[in-house]
Amino acid sequence: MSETIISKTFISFLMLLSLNVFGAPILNFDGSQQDIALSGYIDELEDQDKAFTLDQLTGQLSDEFQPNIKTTINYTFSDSAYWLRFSILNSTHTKQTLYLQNKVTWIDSLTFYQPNINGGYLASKTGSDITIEKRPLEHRSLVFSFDLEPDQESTYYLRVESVDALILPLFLTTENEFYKKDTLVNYFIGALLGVILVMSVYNLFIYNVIRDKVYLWYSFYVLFYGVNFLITQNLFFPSIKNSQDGWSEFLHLGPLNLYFLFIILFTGKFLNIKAQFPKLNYVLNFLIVLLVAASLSYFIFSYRVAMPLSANIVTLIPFILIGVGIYCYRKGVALAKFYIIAWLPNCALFLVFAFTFHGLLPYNLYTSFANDVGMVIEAVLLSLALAYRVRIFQKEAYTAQEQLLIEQKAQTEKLHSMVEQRTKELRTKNAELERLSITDKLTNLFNRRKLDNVLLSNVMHAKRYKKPLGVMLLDLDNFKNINDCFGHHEGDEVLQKVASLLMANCREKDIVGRWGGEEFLVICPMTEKEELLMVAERLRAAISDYDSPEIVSFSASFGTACYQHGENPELLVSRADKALYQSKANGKNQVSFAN
Ligand SMILES: Nc1nc2c(ncn2[C@@H]2O[C@H](COP(=O)(O)OP(=O)(O)OP(=O)(O)O)[C@@H](O)[C@H]2O)c(=O)[nH]1
Repeated sequence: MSETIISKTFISFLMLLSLNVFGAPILNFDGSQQDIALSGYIDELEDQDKAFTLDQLTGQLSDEFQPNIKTTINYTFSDSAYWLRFSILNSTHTKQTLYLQNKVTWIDSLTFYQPNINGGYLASKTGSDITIEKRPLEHRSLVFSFDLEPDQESTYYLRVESVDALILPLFLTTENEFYKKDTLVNYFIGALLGVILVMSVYNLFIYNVIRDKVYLWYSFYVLFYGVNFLITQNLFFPSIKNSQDGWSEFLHLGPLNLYFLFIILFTGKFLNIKAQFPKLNYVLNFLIVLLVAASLSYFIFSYRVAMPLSANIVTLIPFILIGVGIYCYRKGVALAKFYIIAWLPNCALFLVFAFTFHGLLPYNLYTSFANDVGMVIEAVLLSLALAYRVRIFQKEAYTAQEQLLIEQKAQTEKLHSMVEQRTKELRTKNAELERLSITDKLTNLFNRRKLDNVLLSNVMHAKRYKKPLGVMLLDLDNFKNINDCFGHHEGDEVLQKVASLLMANCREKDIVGRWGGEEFLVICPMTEKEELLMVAERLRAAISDYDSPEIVSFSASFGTACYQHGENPELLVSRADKALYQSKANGKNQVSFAN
């Protein structure tokens, strides 16, 4: 029992010891592997003062190396240089050309030491500090190539340092595999850039046509993502870090700052935050100020201060923006749902990307580009959300238009009924005016003006159709005396009474009017002499027989005439007047006929 414990303790001790003494295992290249992650075969040593020489490392410092235990080597932001050591055995029987590649392209400086035939080491250098033409292999990524003789085992050293995050996904590939993967990556980058470019230009066109700033901010945010992508892939200003001025330093992460700045502006417009939630708008404005400050910090502070500041701010923003989306959604903004959905894959894939660089997920084409794929998915989803936004606006505009039409219709109907009412009133007033213009105020009979017209039309009718027409002119007898004895008012009442007696006793077809003063004219269409005299006599009798205790008795004299062919109304009336004169002369209260 105790023997077992002792032997187990001893084995554990040996294992612990072996970590330091023997270091990482030797990579046995047997020709079957195509793309080998080097992290499991690496010993590492931090060089805090950046002072170690290769001689020291192969000599006295050799035992200081510790085996790396992470899946992806990641020293994040560090002022130290790091030395990596690995050994490879070529167990094939042919000479092998291998490619050592760091798949992150932003590392400032990588120096690769490979043994030469003299027992010394040959150094070659690459890094984002070095222009592509001056690199050992003219390639946008950081790569070295070296040969391995059959059955040869060699130990290699790699010195790395960078002001940017020191993330080292180191891979060893065969020449074939390197170019195969490279082509695949190029297609992938091309596809991503294609989508970004199309989205940006398309939305710029839309902005140009409809002038809604949401499309402009969308176009810019996608564009700046594209610029950032080009920079991180070393495809845009590959030698940018050669100069140390604020502008070139700004270009490292500045486009990402601008990407977020425009996505915040986009968010504000898309969710209509300024108009609906003024307080939330302060949050967005605060984020914009932060981003502008982060961008300006490249010109004020050192890169080592400005860079992590930018990096931390841009890491936080997606989560804040999702919070903004959730807030708007809970407040009933319909579009917020699409906004959140668009952000979710981006955030999820950002986590995949972050886990990969912290060695929690394997580094491969998919995990390394997860962040970029997330951004592109988000851009596509937000573009769809923009289309949906148009639909919502259309719906709103349609509803508003319908409402407007209903209101317009109600207004028109109201106006219509008002006009109708006014027209009716006007018609009544006109009719009243018309009536007044042809009516004698005192007796309510036709006045002289109307009588002239009616007489003319009757004379014309009689003339044209050779029909009989009679007229009678009557004048109250001794009316002056009534006025004088009983007063003008009594006289008026007599005139009114005579008018009503005439109306009551004439025939329906006869027309009665006041000719003037105490004179009345009665026009009798289709009436021959006998009938005319009969009607006149009836009227005369009705007047003179009238007996009322309130009103004094009175009588009237009548002059009648029948239309003679060709005469005018004036002549006809003047003949009746002569007959009237005759009645007066003969003692009044009688009817005379003008022959
Ligand atoms: N009350 C009243 N009197 C009127 C009106 N128009 C005319 N007169 C009066 O009628 C009278 C007519 O008088 P005259 O022409 O002398 O005739 P008369 O007194 O009837 O005598 P004869 O015609 O000969 O019977 C005048 O006194 C007028 O002032 C009226 O509208 N109202």
